[in-house]
Amino acid sequence: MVVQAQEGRLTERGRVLIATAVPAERDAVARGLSEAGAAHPAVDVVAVGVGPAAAAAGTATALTTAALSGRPYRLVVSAGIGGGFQPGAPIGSVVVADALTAADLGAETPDGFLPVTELGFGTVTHLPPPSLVTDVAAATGALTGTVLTVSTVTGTAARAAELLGRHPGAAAEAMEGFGVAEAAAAHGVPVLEIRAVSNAVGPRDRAAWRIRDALAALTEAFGKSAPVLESWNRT
Ligand SMILES: O=C(O)c1cccc(C(=O)CC[C@H]2O[C@@H](n3cnc4c(=O)[nH]cnc43)[C@H](O)[C@@H]2O)c1
Repeated sequence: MVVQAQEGRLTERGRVLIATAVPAERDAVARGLSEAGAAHPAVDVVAVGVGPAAAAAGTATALTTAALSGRPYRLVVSAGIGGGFQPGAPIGSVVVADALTAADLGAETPDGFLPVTELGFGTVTHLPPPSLVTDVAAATGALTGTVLTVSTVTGTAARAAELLGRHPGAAAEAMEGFGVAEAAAAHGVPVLEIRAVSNAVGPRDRAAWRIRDALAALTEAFGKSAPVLESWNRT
């Protein structure tokens, strides 16, 4: 569901769509862009809901609406807080995805998990433009790595270890990136994912989530990313 859209100014380069899960994340991103002042790109920040299905539906709706109105987006960014794999991505750090991977899309077998690609279907990974990843990470001081999309938040050390075993390049997990990327891919638009780490991936301890710190880190990251998002163009 699109909760609210906040629209910035338009430029000749086209517009950027930023999809968060919840309004608090949307507002944190919008604050960062607004603090960047005139440097911020033509941007809509929308809260599309929690999980990959809501993210795909909300993002696809926004992309279709924009295309039909003759003002298409040139870039889609999945953004919000996320869990960080330790010790690489500590709480408060920011991760820019160099790959957006669906970690639980597939089949469980007695011999382990099989991704849908090994069943002969679809895709499990979308790759953002490498130059954009590099430039946003440099501007923000963020880490880069795979961001996993999960439908179930990891809650045990064993599950965290299993995910890292299957995805050694994983830096963070969240619940929307792959859904946003599927919608972007259907529209032929490049995708990026930026996550501020609110908690460690591992044994569930909701009281230890540092949501306020992560939202502040998200705001700062988008303030620093604004000029890059504005100037980056697909070559
Ligand atoms: O309660 C609040 O004030 C609040 C403010 C902002 C965001 C939230 C959320 O609960 C957002 C849920 C969102 O966070 C992502 N997330 C965060 N940590 C993890 C994780 O360890 N594993 C998977 N996802 C995580 C996820 O994308 C959710 O959509 C609350």
